[in-house]
Amino acid sequence: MKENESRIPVTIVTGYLGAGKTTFLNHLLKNTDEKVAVIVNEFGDIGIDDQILEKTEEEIIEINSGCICCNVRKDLIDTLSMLAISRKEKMIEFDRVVIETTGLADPAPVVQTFLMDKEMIEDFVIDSVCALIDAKHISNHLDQKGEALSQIAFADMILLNKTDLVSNDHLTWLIKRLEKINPKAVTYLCENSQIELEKVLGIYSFNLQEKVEVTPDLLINDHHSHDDEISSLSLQEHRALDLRKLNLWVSFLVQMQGERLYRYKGVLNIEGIEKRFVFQGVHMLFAGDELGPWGSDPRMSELVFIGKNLNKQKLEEQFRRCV
Ligand SMILES: Nc1nc2c(ncn2[C@@H]2O[C@H](COP(=O)(O)OP(=O)(O)OP(=O)(O)O)[C@@H](O)[C@H]2O)c(=O)[nH]1
Repeated sequence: MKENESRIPVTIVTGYLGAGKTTFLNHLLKNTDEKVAVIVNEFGDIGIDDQILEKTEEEIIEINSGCICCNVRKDLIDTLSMLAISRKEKMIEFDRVVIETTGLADPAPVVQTFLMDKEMIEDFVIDSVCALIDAKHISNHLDQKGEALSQIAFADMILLNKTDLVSNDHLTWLIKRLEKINPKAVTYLCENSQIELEKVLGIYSFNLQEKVEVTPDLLINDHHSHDDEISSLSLQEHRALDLRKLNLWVSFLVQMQGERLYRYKGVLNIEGIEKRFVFQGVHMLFAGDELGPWGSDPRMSELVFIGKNLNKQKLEEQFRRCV
């Protein structure tokens, strides 16, 4: 913690869809001694990350149905105000706020939230903007320009993740490419988002001057828009799903559309499986695993797809056939 700093430190975790942000958050929550208030923002209408995050003592607040970098930014400010007031009133206790942005968020407007609003400036201080990067898929995402590029350009720390999925030569090439985009950021290599927390928390690497160099209108203009071709589809189903059919469907789907399926994830109610089943993928790589028991929650499948030019009607029809 910074000396003589009474404001609440904020860590902004950014990175493209599927890069490893939630995995990082789980690692952080499990290993830190600090009490953390977590704000998770998801692009789809249904929050899946909240279910995947291993529950600890922490406050976890979800902001869904849009990106905190644009249409739900007011929700972010309201949430932060509520946290600051509750802390002052000693209703909740926490040492830090960690914000996990959606994979489609431009971090600049999120950072702006802490620089433009008087209340936010008084109560919060940005510790760092940390970008998780998927070593396997980032080159494709960068070739398409857009948010993946801003996330790297705007980070003060890069966690180059999923190093297990690429060769050393590719890593060396990638590090050079990242350095060209953002020569000032510190880069750490990691697998499953595992990193010593002292490298990430309490380092106060956020430097406003550097960010203004990257985004000259940072303190003036708050307009931001997304690539309209990218959208999300959220599906819910109470009836149990057939795992064999589901596997066949998804295998077919990724073969045919993997390139434009940026992210799909869900918590599923599978016939014959007692526990909740987490299913998730990034482009053509997907996996499923059993999660904890349903407890008192109703057994229900919730699945979110995020991709380019999704044929939503067809996806929904195919999903229902897995019942
Ligand atoms: N092989 C491999 N898989 C990883 C690694 N890190 C994370 N994953 C997997 O990648 C998938 C996406 O990880 P998440 O942590 O959910 O990624 P995210 O950035 O939160 O994704 P969004 O919420 O869609 O933005 C999950 O299936 C993880 O288990 C890694 O280092 N290697």
